[in-house]
Amino acid sequence: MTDLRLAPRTGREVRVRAPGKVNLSLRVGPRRADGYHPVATVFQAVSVYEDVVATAADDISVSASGPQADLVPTDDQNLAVRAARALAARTGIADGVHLHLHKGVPVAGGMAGGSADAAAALLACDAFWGTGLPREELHEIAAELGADVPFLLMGQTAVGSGRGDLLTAAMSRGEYHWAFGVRESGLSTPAVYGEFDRLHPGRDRLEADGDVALLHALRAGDAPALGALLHNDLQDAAVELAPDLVETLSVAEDAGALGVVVSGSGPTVAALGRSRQHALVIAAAMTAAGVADSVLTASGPVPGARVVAGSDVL
Ligand SMILES: C[C@@](CO)(OP(=O)(O)O)[C@H](O)COP(=O)(O)OP(=O)(O)OC[C@H]1O[C@@H](n2ccc(N)nc2=O)[C@H](O)[C@@H]1O
Ligand SMILES: Nc1ncnc2c1ncn2[C@@H]1O[C@H](COP(=O)(O)OP(=O)(O)O)[C@@H](O)[C@H]1O
Repeated sequence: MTDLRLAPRTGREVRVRAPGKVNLSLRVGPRRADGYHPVATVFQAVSVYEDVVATAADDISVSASGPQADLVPTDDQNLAVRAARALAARTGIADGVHLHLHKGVPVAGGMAGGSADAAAALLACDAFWGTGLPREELHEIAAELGADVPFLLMGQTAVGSGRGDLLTAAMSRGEYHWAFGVRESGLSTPAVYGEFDRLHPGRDRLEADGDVALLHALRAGDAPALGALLHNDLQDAAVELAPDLVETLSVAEDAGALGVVVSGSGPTVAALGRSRQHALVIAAAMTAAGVADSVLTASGPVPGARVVAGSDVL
C-alpha cells in the first residue's frame, strides 16, 4: 500500500459550486445613456449547477465540459477568466490558476450560467490564492463583471434593482419545483434588450413596485399564487427573436403548469410545477411534443456560490 505521507504533493484543488437562476419577475425600464436598462427583478437561484475547479497553473486558463461546452469561449472572453483576472488585479496577485468549468446550466439560455461561472471563479480563486477578500469586495468585483454576477454569489431569493446588481434578500417559504425547456441555439442578451427597445419605443419609466403580490406569495409559500404572477418584460422580445417559443410555452401550460415564463433573456422556458413529480410530467410533455432540444428539472431556492471541497490532489 502507498504511504500517502511520502507521496509527492503535485497540486491542490478548490471546488466551488454555483447555481443558475430564474427571474420570477423581470420589469425593464427605458435604456440608459450607458446602454444598460434599469430593472426591477425577483431572482430565484435553482438547483442547476456550474462546478468550477481551480488547480495550479503558470497562467490564468480555462476549460469546459458538459453538453454545450463547445459553445463556451476559452479565451479572455470567458467570464471565469475575467473574474480571475479582476481578482488578481484587485489584490496584486501574480499567480496563475487553471479553472475547469463543469457546465450544468444551459449556455446563452437566460439562466446566467456564465455569471455563475464568474461568481464561482471569484470564490475559487480567492480560496486558491488565499486572498481572503471580504464579501462586500467580492460583490463589488462581481458587479463589474456583469449585472447578474452578484446574485449568483448571493443565491436564494433576492430583489434586484439598478442593472440587477443591487440586491436585497427576499423571504421565501418552501420549495418550488421547475421544469425547464432548453434550446440549443441561445439568444444574445444585448440582442433581446435591443428587441425590447424596438417593441417598446414609448416606454419612459420603470414600473418598480409591481411585485408586491409576488413577494407576498413567496413569503406565504403559495406556489399557485406565485405561478399566476410570474412576469417577464423581455418575453415578447425573446419570442419575436425565437417564435417557436410560443409552442414551448403553450405545451407547458397545457401540462398544467402553475405558471410559465421565459427565463431572463431566454430562450429557456421555465414552468412551475405543483410538485417535483409534476415538474417531471411537464418536462416529459415538452420532450414528447418536441418543443425543446432538452429538458431539465430543478428546485429552488438554493444557496449561491460556495466552496464545496478544497483538497490536496495526489
Ligand atoms: C436578462 C438578465 C436578467 O437577469 O439575465 P440573462 O437572461 O442574460 O441571464 C440580465 O439583465 C442580464 O444580465 P447579464 O447577462 O449579467 O448582463 P451584462 O453581461 O452585465 O450585460 C450584457 C448586455 O446586456 C444588456 N443589459 C444587461 C443588463 C441590464 N440591466 N440592461 C441591459 O441593457 C446591455 O446591452 C449589456 O451590455
Ligand atoms: N463561462 C462562460 N460560460 C458560458 N458562456 C460564457 C462564459 N463566458 C462567456 N460566455 C459568453 O456569454 C454568453 C452568454 O452566457 P450565459 O451566461 O450562458 O447566458 P445568459 O446570459 O443568457 O444567461 C455565451 O454565449 C458566451 O459567448
